[in-house]
Amino acid sequence: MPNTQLARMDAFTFPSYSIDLATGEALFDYALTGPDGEQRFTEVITLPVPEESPSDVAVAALGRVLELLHLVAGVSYYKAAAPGQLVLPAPLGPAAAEFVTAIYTKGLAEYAYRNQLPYVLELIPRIPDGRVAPAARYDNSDRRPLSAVGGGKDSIVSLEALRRAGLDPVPFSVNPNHVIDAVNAASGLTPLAARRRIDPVLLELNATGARNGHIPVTAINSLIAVATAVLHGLGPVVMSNERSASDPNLIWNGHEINHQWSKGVEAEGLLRAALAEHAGLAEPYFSLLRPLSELHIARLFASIDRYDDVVTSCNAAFKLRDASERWCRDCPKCRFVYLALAPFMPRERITHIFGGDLLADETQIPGYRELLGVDGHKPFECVGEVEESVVALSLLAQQPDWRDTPVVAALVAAVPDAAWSTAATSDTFTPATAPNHIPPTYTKALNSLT
Ligand SMILES: CC(=O)N[C@H]1[C@@H](OP(=O)(O)OP(=O)(O)OC[C@H]2O[C@@H](n3ccc(=O)[nH]c3=O)[C@H](O)[C@@H]2O)O[C@H](CO)[C@@H](O)[C@@H]1O[C@H](C)C(=O)N[C@@H](C)C(=O)N[C@@H](CCC(=O)O)C(=O)O
Ligand SMILES: Nc1ncnc2c1ncn2[C@@H]1O[C@H](COP(=O)(O)OP(=O)(O)OP(=O)(O)O)[C@@H](O)[C@H]1O
Repeated sequence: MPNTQLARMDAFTFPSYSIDLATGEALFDYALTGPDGEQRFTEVITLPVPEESPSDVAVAALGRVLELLHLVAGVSYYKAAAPGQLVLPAPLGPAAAEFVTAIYTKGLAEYAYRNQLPYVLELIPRIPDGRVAPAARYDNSDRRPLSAVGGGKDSIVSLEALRRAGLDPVPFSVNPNHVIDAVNAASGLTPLAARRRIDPVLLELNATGARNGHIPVTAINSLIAVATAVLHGLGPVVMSNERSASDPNLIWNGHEINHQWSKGVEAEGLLRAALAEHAGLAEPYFSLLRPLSELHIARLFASIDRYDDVVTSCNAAFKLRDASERWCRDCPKCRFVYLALAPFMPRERITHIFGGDLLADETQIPGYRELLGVDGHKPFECVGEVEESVVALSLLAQQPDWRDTPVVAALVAAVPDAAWSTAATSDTFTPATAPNHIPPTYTKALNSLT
């Protein structure tokens, strides 16, 4: 379909979804509609099939989780045109409606900012009138947790914390690639995996210039994880989203623009409330690392060495096409993770993990200046707060192994005096007391590591 027609699309709808419990394959249909006709899409998500048939209550709860997933996974296709009308297929309760609205507004905020589409930030879905039949309560909170594994340091820290606390986690990933497979192998635990296939038509439209941009992918992965946990009779989904994920990159038209919005605490609370209301789930989902800064998590990761040959946090390794083998060593996330880990490990060890020494490479200086708040705003990537970067730099400046490297020396000279005094009084290594959703049984897992 030519882009001129896509640009005239005025509504996005959700024609149907289905699941085949024998194969685990779920089909989610979407349509962009307008005066020139419609563009249909189908996303295919395949859940791992359990050995034992799920109970009737579990199947009913699964159906409700998939209804939410159908709505949330639509963002990938909505964004190809961003029509003004978002027409939901069925009535929703208030919590589910608030969650879905936030996914399409706050979750697409970076997309709206970069494409200069301010109306997306204020989208109000059209929801059919009617009452939603209340969901039966489903409480599996005392079962083994499903621990989402993304291949990076954060989920490794959670997996090890859960294991050490005797909570017997099941690693889980969506579309695990060779990095995630290797992390799971290093853990020695038996993982579960789901498959997700974006409709190839979307990629064709992208190639001819359709609107594109960041989407709240963690919300999609989270709901696939919750669906898998319900289908397999497992307990809560444990995420590894840190406290700085809740901080916006910038303010635009009075709205917070946060690249990591669906990793933040607001999204976590909205998802939990939607799952409780719409699917009856008692304790479905939380982030174990919510009180911790990225730097604190990096320090914890440094105390675990069984994953050094495989851990990979760089997003370029997770692209659907032309992925890098491991760390690309030239993106904000590689730069930030290197800076965050370096104070807590010998130079040889970190150079081995990354396949190179970023702090010896002067071409990295401009990228580090952004992370330190010297130039521009915090990059649209999964990186920590400016204050965390300054604290990491101040630690490196005190270490003989690091202080004379070209990048550390240049950055120490570039950071303004005021930043050093902020770093000196920083609470980076003090777990936040702000509210989180960690159940008491799991608090002890976190405490065992910290
Ligand atoms: C790996 C990556 O960062 N991808 C982003 C990139 O996509 P790119 O075109 O370079 O490659 P692919 O990932 O192979 O995607 C091809 C196109 O497919 C569409 N698409 C993909 C996944 C999806 O869930 N929905 C989609 O619509 C999209 O049109 C792609 O062009 O740039 C894209 C455009 O800005 C981003 O949408 C791609 O981001 C992926 C969805 C992704 O998985 N990104 C995570 C690594 C990521 O950004 N994680 C965040 C979590 C933030 C959150 O709130 O969830 C983070 O680490 O901070
Ligand atoms: N493919 C995936 N399948 C399931 N969960 C995922 C996947 N990718 C990321 N996640 C989860 O989403 C959350 C955010 O991902 P993120 O990439 O920030 O974390 P990470 O890979 O654990 O660590 P790092 O920040 O070092 O990359 C984490 O809880 C992670 O476990």
